Amino acid sequence: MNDTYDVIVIGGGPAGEVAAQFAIAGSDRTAAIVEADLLGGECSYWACMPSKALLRPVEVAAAGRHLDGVSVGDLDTAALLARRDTWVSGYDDSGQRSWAQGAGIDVISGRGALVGDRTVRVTTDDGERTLSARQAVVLGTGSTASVPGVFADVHPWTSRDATGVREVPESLIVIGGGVVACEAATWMSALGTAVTMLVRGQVLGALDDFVGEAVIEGLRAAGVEVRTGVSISDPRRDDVTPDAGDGSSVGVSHGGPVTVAVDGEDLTAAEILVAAGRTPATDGLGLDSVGIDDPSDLSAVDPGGHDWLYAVGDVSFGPMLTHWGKYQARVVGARIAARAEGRTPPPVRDDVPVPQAVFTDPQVGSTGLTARDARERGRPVTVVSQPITAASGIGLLRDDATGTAQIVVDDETRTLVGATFVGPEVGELIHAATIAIVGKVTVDDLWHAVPSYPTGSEIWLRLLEKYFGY
Ligand SMILES: Cc1cc2nc3c(=O)[nH]c(=O)nc-3n(C[C@H](O)[C@H](O)[C@H](O)COP(=O)(O)OP(=O)(O)OC[C@H]3O[C@@H](n4cnc5c(N)ncnc54)[C@H](O)[C@@H]3O)c2cc1C
Ligand SMILES: NC(=O)c1ccc[n+]([C@@H]2O[C@H](COP(=O)([O-])OP(=O)(O)OC[C@H]3O[C@@H](n4cnc5c(N)ncnc54)[C@H](O)[C@@H]3O)[C@@H](O)[C@H]2O)c1
Repeated sequence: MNDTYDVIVIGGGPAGEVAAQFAIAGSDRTAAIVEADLLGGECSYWACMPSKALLRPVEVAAAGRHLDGVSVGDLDTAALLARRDTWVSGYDDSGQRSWAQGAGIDVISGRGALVGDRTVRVTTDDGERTLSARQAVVLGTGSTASVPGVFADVHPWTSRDATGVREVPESLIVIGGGVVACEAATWMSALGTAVTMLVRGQVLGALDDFVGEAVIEGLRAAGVEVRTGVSISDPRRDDVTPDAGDGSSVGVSHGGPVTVAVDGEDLTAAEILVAAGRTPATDGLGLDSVGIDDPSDLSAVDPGGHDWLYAVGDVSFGPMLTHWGKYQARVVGARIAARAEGRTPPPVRDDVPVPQAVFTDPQVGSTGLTARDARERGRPVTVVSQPITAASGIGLLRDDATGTAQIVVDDETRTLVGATFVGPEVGELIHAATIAIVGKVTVDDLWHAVPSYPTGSEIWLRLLEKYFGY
């Protein structure tokens, strides 16, 4: 059994997998991924894949219900859950393990922890192994759902239960107004659950202000009760089913009805989902063994000043998005390869915009700075908005299409620094903005990027016309 590798990755989610792949690609270097659960991580089995597999039919049915000439029947719950099961490969990671084998990466099942410089201890069902890394150790352990202490005793659903739903509750209280809360409310409501969202602040408050309002309107139109700015306290549940610890309680009822006090008045539902953010998974990682006392140091390019240690994905205290973790992993892979080959590592860019698509109805796409962020940074900017249906291609997508498109243009450089779109299928539109930001394309040049008629991309023309005062 091999105990020395060039590169050892702890955590085989999307970020860890890509880091291993890019660190050894085209070389004779060796790599191992240490994975405690399923190779492919949260994203493949309990987050992105199952949620989007559930949301797409919901979105298509909603569009169909709002297109004259189409008649859409009820959603088939069993078929929808079966589609989800297909997209998570029946919670079987053999496909991912074959991919790793094909890429020349060993997968070691077990829990990994640093025990010293370039040294990883793996706890497996058969005991412990100690591995040594010649070049690098990459941490890619992801994150876990944060359950504020006040909710712990009611054994609430977390995102794993919502994406892995097997018993559809009659009613559901959702705590939180972030992306998980909004997306889960969308599919649970479509499955027939009476959903009440309890949001202590704003819905999707990290995005531009008009986003939350539009998403609330869409959720309410779908039958979700959304209550913002509420105070939530005193969660109670008489009959709590303890977690079996073997995954069998995922997506099924966690006990009897749950009651919470909302602004002092009791609200009861069959189940409660806590979607209150996520915490980087640093517990038990042995960071202290390499002199890192503060886990948030994992956000550094060389954590703890070590030129052999890297962190990618959710554990690196940055944006918790799969595509961002995979981007970090490509950057880290290139640094490891350069150092291993005696080359100067390529510089790490700190001006790369973070895009995000939220798969609610309406969808949200955002990239770069919000208008608020830009102003808070003291950037002189011009903010231009248009109704999303100003592009006839978007109006054609469904009869009830609504939404807003907004760009943020830096007045000094005349380049785009941010864009936010709300409306049907806008998730596909946002990459054009990301390209313009990364390429530092001026609005004067963008004017010559002619969008096809009648596509949603014409929204760019409408925004630029307004910017130039036509
Ligand atoms: C419901 C939901 C929906 C989401 N939808 C989207 C989306 O549509 N698009 C998007 O971009 N992002 C989405 N996200 C965010 C996305 O899931 C995460 O950003 C992504 O999974 C992070 O990837 P990662 O590789 O860093 O970690 P993870 O995917 O969390 O994988 C980490 C892996 O490390 C393993 N591990 C942990 N500790 C150890 C250890 N000590 N030893 C060995 N193995 C260990 C875990 O078992 C896991 O397999 C969603 C999140 C949620 C909760
Ligand atoms: N489509 C996507 O890209 C997608 C989908 C799902 C999740 N994600 C990512 O997963 C991560 C986690 O999502 P999330 O929605 O859990 O987190 P979030 O940080 O986006 O939202 C957390 C919400 O919980 C609320 N909250 C926090 N503590 C609370 C408390 N004690 N009581 C009541 N409310 C509380 C916050 O006010 C906020 O509304 C995010 O980074 C998100 O980007 C992405």
